[in-house]
Amino acid sequence: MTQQWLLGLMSGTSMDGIDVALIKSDGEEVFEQGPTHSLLYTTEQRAQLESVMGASKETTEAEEALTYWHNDAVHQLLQKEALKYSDIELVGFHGQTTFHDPARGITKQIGDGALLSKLCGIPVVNDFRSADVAAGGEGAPFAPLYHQALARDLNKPIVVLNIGGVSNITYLGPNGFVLACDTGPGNGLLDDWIFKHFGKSMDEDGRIASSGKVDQAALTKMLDNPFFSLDPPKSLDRYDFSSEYVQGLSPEDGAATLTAFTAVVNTKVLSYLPQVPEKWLVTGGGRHNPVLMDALREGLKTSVDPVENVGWDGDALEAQAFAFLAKRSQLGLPLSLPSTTKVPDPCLGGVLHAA
Ligand SMILES: Nc1ncnc2c1ncn2[C@@H]1O[C@H](COP(=O)(O)OP(=O)(O)OP(=O)(O)O)[C@@H](O)[C@H]1O
Ligand SMILES: CC(=O)N[C@H]1[C@@H]2OC[C@@H](O2)[C@@H](O)[C@@H]1O[C@H](C)C(=O)O
Repeated sequence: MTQQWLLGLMSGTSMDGIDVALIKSDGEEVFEQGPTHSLLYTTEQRAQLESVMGASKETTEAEEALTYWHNDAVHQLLQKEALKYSDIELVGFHGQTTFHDPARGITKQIGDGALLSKLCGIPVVNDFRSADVAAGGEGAPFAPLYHQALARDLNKPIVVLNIGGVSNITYLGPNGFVLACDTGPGNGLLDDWIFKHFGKSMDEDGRIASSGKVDQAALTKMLDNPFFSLDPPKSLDRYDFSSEYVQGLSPEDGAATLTAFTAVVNTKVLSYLPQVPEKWLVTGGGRHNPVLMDALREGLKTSVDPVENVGWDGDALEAQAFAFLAKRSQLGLPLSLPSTTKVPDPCLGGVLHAA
């Protein structure tokens, strides 16, 4: 029998929708990257998620709804690809992060693994980050071991930069060395600014930012934040930064300045890396923004390309990562390392819900 697929589900901090991806892997090597699908949230769905962000919100209703949306997303992918539930071996269900403060020992991803496994009739792994935080880790980022597996045959050192709601990097050095951290805001602040001023979900293709001017004074104030002086690994909540310093700017200048902020936080991280990377590979929605990509190229003065440049799919990579991590969880392999989350020892994680 041909090997079954592992299915990964990601509802990221941008809250734009659910990414679904199929891979074949033994939890160490990636044999195949398969079909993908995205279910985009409606305004109402996104508003329901936004209403449960924070430390102490009642999330039961949103969690159940989110789980049904994930089941819909799985169903849509299977229909589109003429696959059956029995073609899937295991599901990695990240859920939606509603609060993340590892210093207080809290990381919260909503998503009912038992319900999803019942709905799909497939074993589901969820709750990937809690064990790491309980052991003293940052609980994020978690995609680095997947980036490492994918990049096995690429020349090193390189960086994989994910620009989602928050930005995070995986530095891959020679001899299997991996170092990771969140770096600062991704698209989250900009998306919120664009929604507030233009009623749109994003600055599509960076058009609004390109008609504005970067306000250097506001940018300097935003960069004056102790997070940027911390050594990696380190992590962030989507709401750890605010756009208070761009409040007085025109909508266009605010967009230009927030876009520049995301670019600069990622160039600043260079000083924490053991060697200057040969190449930056960018994944996540931010790679679709040409103003951001140009600012990264200018700041990093090296090759900065979308991950498609090496044959990966930047809209599906983080969903694929949680399929890979589900397999590792099932096999009892670590999901995080001292150099990726600051956890004291390599850490197992995830909770398996049998079908
Ligand atoms: N054409 C585009 N132009 C500009 N920005 C874009 C474009 N397409 C996507 N984006 C940005 O990418 C975001 C979505 O990114 P992505 O799907 O990687 O987020 P995510 O899954 O929530 O990520 P994470 O969990 O890593 O934070 C959108 O909210 C938008 O800001
Ligand atoms: C707590 C949490 O959900 N963190 C996300 C978020 O979005 C990007 C960045 O912050 C990263 O740390 C992480 O997601 C990616 C997929 C990760 O764990 O690698």
